Amino acid sequence: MSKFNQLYNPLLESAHWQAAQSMQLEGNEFGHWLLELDSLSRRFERHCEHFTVSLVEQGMLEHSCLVPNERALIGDVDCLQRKVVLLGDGVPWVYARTLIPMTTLTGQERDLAELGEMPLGFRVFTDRSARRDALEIARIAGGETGLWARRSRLWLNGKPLLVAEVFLQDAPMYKETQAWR
Ligand SMILES: C=C(O[C@@H]1C=C(C(=O)O)C=C[C@H]1O)C(=O)O
Repeated sequence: MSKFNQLYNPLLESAHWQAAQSMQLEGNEFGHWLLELDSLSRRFERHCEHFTVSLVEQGMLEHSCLVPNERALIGDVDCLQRKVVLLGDGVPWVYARTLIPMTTLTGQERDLAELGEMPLGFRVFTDRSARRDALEIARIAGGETGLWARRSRLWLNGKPLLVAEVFLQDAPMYKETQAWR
């Protein structure tokens, strides 16, 4: 799975993020995936028999490594960086990179550092305080015609996390339409 990291992490880091509201995605065939405010993992579960997460890498990221727009969203803080691939029946569907500020990894949220291969969405969206905002979209290179990516901030007990996801070419969102072929 590290090949996904090598391929997509640089593309996510240099992505040109645009506010989702400015993109007229409602009613678009991809919009209902990109604008999902609830758990993507729960949604993927309904599209396969076995939904799994492969942990690619996890480690500390110093605040000096954050780019300005990341700092604006989660603060100028050291973070735990978690990179995973989400798979439906063994097929890679999403590459995701999550920044969890150390200031979020406190109290009840300390367990976020110990998720391993448990989907982050299962943990976050079972909490009644969970919400998602600052949804942004980008098109990045990949597949035959480019791939969709999105970034959003999750809040858990008033504490933020930043999740960036690339929808890989075999993700169900592209199967429902032939629009990009
Ligand atoms: C945020 C969610 O969790 C998903 C699971 C992730 C993980 O386990 O690291 C990362 C990003 C998401 O695609 C979600 O389900 O919406």
